[in-house]
Amino acid sequence: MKLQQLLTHLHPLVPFTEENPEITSIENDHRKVQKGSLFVCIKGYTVDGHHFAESAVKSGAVAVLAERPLELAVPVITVKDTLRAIAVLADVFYGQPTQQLHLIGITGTNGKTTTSHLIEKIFADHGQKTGLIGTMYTKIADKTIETKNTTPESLTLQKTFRQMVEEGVEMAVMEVSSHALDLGRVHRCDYDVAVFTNLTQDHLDYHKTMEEYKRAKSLLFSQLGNSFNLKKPKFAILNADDPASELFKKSTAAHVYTYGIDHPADIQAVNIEMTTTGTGFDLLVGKDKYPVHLQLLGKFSVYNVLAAISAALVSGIPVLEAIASIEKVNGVAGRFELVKAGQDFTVIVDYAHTPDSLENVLKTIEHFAKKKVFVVVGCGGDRDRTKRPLMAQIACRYATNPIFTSDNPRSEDPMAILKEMEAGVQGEDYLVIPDRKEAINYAVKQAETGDVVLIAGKGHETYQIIGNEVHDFDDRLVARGAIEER
Ligand SMILES: CC(=O)N[C@H]1[C@@H](OP(=O)(O)OP(=O)(O)OC[C@H]2O[C@@H](n3ccc(=O)[nH]c3=O)[C@H](O)[C@@H]2O)O[C@H](CO)[C@@H](O)[C@@H]1O[C@H](C)C(=O)N[C@@H](C)C(=O)N[C@H](CCC(=O)O)C(=O)O
Ligand SMILES: Nc1ncnc2c1ncn2[C@@H]1O[C@H](COP(=O)(O)OP(=O)(O)OP(=O)(O)O)[C@@H](O)[C@H]1O
Repeated sequence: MKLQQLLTHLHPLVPFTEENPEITSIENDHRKVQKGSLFVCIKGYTVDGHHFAESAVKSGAVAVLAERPLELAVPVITVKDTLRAIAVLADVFYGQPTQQLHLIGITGTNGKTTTSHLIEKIFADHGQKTGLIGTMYTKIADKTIETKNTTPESLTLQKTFRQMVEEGVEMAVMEVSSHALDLGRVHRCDYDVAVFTNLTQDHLDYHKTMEEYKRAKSLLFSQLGNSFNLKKPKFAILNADDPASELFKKSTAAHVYTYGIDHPADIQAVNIEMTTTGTGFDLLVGKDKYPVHLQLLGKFSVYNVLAAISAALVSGIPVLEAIASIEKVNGVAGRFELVKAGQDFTVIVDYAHTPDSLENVLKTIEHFAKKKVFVVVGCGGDRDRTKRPLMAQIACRYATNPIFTSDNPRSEDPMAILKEMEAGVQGEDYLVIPDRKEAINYAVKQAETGDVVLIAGKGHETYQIIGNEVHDFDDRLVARGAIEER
């Protein structure tokens, strides 16, 4: 594609350069530049991509997009915001792939991964070739690829959508993080359905206030205040029980479809009954009532299921088909995952790393726990510090034996993180075991018949980040080892 052809899509229009080279790829990482690349300089959180422009030209870049004039041997096009511009260029360069997919985006503090897997399952059972982008991995038809971010930056994202189209994928479901919405990673994504799960405290290290966090989430539904034409979804699926839905409803031009438990909605779960092996409820769709038997536990799982069924219904999938698919799901990796090694107590590994998710999981456990509840929990370093005392409070409120430990301390001193957790629970009974493996071993060794051990925070993750180093660590394997050693 010619440079000028690409640039016509930017708004406001940038003046053309005299040269009009053929662009063979767009790159924002100078290490990936090849002959014919357009190099886009992005001011990151760690480094300023403008510093790599000269190296990019040496590696073969034939044009550079920047936020300031640069003295280079190739045309330099300047725009106000390269991060947003690259999203537009990526969409155009890869042939606007999202217009060729039935695209479902999910945002919310908790439940994105679970809901996206449920949706993917419904569409796959319906006979469609599916794609998925999220925290655990990216899936393009039968291929899975590791991911670094929940929502990748726009260049990777649009390239992934292109690959999906080429592989014959018809429906793609993706998690849309608030960071992605704020940083324009999903600009130009043409969503058919936008889903909201819930909004509770998280990521305040980035968004600073809950209002800002909510505003970022609202962009998926409203696109207000965006100069780079994020497309409007056709359907907005909103949680009638979450107060944040009011704002999204007011600001969206999409057709609103609601789900709920405590408030009337387009689809509603009533008569919920939980056992130790599953959850039953009646699904009200208008005047019709359908019995549903989930293998998943907890009220929060019912919300995820309602969100997934809503997305299926507005996409034209019959309700009985959607229910049949969901009833077959016996879990999502690292989400309320049971570790079974012949023991007579329950061990659960769960990704709960926000106050709300920890509370939901512990409330669910409270429902069936007959005796002691151990919770092994920590808080990540270099992330929202305000969560720390809250997580500790919730652990002490619902568990008989809370154990505070490390969870990806990153550049922070693990003991300092633990002190901030402890500040929230003065006078309460808890243990501090900074080494995560020791903490898990301790809980498993102490557990007796009928007790529950919840290992919270890391779920499916298979690493622990300490300083700059990534160490292999899998809560599920450590727990299994500890059980077998008893
Ligand atoms: C704050 C943030 O979002 N950072 C993202 C950002 O990194 P950055 O700003 O540090 O980038 P940088 O290293 O300064 O580089 C700036 C530019 O220079 C270029 N560069 C850099 C080095 C070099 O040698 N050559 C070069 O050309 C880079 O390619 C880039 O274009 O761009 C990277 C590449 O796309 C992202 O992976 C990275 O996400 C980091 C890993 C991250 O932790 N992000 C979190 C905050 C995040 O986005 N989380 C959400 C939600 C997760 C959840 O819900 O739990 C997510 O969607 O993942
Ligand atoms: N609807 C929900 N409401 C509250 N908590 C939930 C909900 N769904 C799942 N959880 C809890 O939150 C944890 C994370 O769930 P999930 O991975 O589906 O959310 P997520 O939004 O993808 O999280 P992240 O953005 O951090 O990747 C689960 O392990 C569970 O403890």
